[in-house]
Amino acid sequence: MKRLGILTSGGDCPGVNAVVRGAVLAGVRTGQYDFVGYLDGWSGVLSNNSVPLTLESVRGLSRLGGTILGTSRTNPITSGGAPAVIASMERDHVDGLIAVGGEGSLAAARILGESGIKVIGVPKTIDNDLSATDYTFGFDTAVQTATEAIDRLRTTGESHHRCMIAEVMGRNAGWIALHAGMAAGAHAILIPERRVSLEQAAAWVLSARNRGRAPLVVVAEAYVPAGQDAPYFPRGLDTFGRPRLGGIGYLLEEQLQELTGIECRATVLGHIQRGGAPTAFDRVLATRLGMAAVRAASKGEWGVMVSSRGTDITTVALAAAIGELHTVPEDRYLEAEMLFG
Ligand SMILES: Nc1ncnc2c1ncn2[C@@H]1O[C@H](COP(=O)(O)OP(=O)(O)OP(=O)(O)O)[C@@H](O)[C@H]1O
Ligand SMILES: O=P(O)(O)OC[C@H]1O[C@](O)(CO)[C@@H](O)[C@@H]1O
Ligand SMILES: [Mg+2]
Repeated sequence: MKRLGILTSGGDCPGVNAVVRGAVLAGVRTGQYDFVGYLDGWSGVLSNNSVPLTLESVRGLSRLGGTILGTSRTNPITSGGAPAVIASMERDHVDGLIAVGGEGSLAAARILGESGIKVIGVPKTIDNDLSATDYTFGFDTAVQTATEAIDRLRTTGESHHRCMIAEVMGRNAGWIALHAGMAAGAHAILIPERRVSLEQAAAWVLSARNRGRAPLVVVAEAYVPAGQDAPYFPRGLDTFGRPRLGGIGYLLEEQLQELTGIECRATVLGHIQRGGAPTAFDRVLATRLGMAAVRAASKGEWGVMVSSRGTDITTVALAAAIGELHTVPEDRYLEAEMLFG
C-alpha cells in the first residue's frame, strides 16, 4: 500500500479538518493508501514531525473548526527546499503530498512540484482569493459568521441612531465584505479593489440616515480610500514580514463621524471569522476536495490543485491556480453599489 502525507499551511480555515477526513476515508476505504499528517505545515515536513492518520483519528472531524494538524507560514523553499522535502518524504516512506493551503502555500507547492516532488494542492482560504476554483472552502463560513455579527450590529445601531462600521478580513480581495455586506443589507461596502473616496462613503451614510435608517458600513481590512496608496496597518509587520492588517474600521469611525456628524461605532471582527465549525456548504466542499485529491493521486495526476467548478470537482495545474489572485470584478461591485445609501 502506498502512503500519502497531508499538511495544512497558512492561516487556518473552517473545513480544513473535513479535507483531512475526506482524504483519509477515500484512500483507506479504497485500499489504496495509508496516511501520515505533518504537523504545523511545511515545518513538520522539514523536521519529520508527523503522526499517523487512520480512520479512527479522523472520526467526527468534518464539523471541527481549526486544523488538528496545526499550521504555520514556514517557507519550505527557503528552509531547505526540494532536497530537504524529498529526504523527509523518503524517511517517512511517503509517496506524495497533499498540501492544503492558500495562494502562498500553493506557490511553494508549485515550486516543489517543478522540482519533481509529487504534490497535490487543496485550495483553502476564507478570503476566496484563489483563481481556478469557483469557491475556496472556509469562505462560506466566514461570510455566515460575519453576516450574523453585522445583523447584531444593526439592532444596536438602530436603537442608538448610530452609524455602525463592521470591519471584516480580506487581505487581497473584498469577497467577505461584498457577500456579508450584501447579505446584511449594508449601506456602504468598502473593498480593496475599489478606490472609493471617504466623501462618497460619507454621502452613502448620510443618505441612509436621511431615509431614517441607522447607517451600516462594511469595510474589508485592506480597503484603501481614494487618494491613498497603501492599506492601513498600524500594527506593523508579522513575524513573516507581512503587514498585520486590521484597524481601518477604527480610522473610518473617526473620519465618517467627522464628515457626517453622525455618531459612529466600529467593530473589528478579526479572527472570529476564521474560528469555529464550518457551515454545511464548507463541510461538503472540503470533504469532496479531500476525496478528489486522493483520486488525483491514484491517477498519478501530480502538480495539480483540486478545484470546484459548478457542481463538479476537477483538477487544474498548480501554475494556473496561483497565477493571478481572484479579486472582486467591477460588475459585482457595481451591482452591489446600486443598493448603497
Ligand atoms: N510565492 C511564494 N513562493 C514560495 N513560497 C511562498 C510564496 N508566497 C508565500 N510562500 C510561503 O507560504 C507561506 C504561506 O503563505 P501565506 O502566509 O500567504 O498563507 P496562505 O497559504 O496563502 O494562506 P492564507 O493566505 O489563507 O492564510 C508563507 O509564509 C511563505 O513561507
Ligand atoms: O492570522 P494572521 O496571521 O494574523 O493572518 C491574518 C490574515 O489571514 C487571513 O485570515 C487569510 O488569509 C486574512 O484574511 C488575514 O489578513
Ligand atoms: Mg495568503
